Amino acid sequence: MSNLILASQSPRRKELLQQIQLSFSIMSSNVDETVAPHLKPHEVVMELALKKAKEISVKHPESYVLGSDTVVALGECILGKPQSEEEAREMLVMLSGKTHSVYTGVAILKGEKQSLFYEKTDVTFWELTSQEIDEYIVSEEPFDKAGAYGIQGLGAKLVKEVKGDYFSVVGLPLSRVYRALREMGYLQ
Ligand SMILES: Cc1cn([C@H]2C[C@H](O)[C@@H](COP(=O)(O)OP(=O)(O)OP(=O)(O)O)O2)c(=O)[nH]c1=O
Repeated sequence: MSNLILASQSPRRKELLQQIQLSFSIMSSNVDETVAPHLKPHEVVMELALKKAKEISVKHPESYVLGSDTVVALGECILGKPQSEEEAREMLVMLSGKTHSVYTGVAILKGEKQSLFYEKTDVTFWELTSQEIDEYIVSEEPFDKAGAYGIQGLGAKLVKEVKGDYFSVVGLPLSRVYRALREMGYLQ
């Protein structure tokens, strides 16, 4: 069987893929994550997922390579990872009391073969007090996460409702990944 490579440095993606008991290796891709400003969120996450997967796939065309990207979208605004405490606070204030969409793009490549898709999950936040936001920032959990929160951690306290795939919010739409790999001929 050909092997599977997760093109990611995210510890969450590693844990998620382990959850469905796939054996894989990890090679982190280091791509420039700037994209054209007019792109819609689903286009952004698919473009970046493809970029991450391609970087590894060109060196390992015999392997299945999985790249992924997650962003948070509120109206026209696309939120990536906050670069400072101020930015994290701004993001959390924006998300407070509202419903946003989390988009995760997935690209699976094997040589010339490709599967590219995205998943959208709607997440509603409770109204947050400024004390709640400050306490959350102090925990440092917001910093390596799109939209400045992690639903799988302390961030669970902020979330009122989730519509769609929870795992996609954490970083990988697991069941779709599994099915895509099967359709591509992996896991026969
Ligand atoms: C909204 C949300 C995001 N996230 C994470 C998932 C992603 O790891 C991160 C978004 O950044 P990404 O750029 O998608 O991923 P990454 O830089 O962590 O890893 P790599 O590019 O190497 O694959 O935010 C959570 O862990 N929980 C959440 O609730």
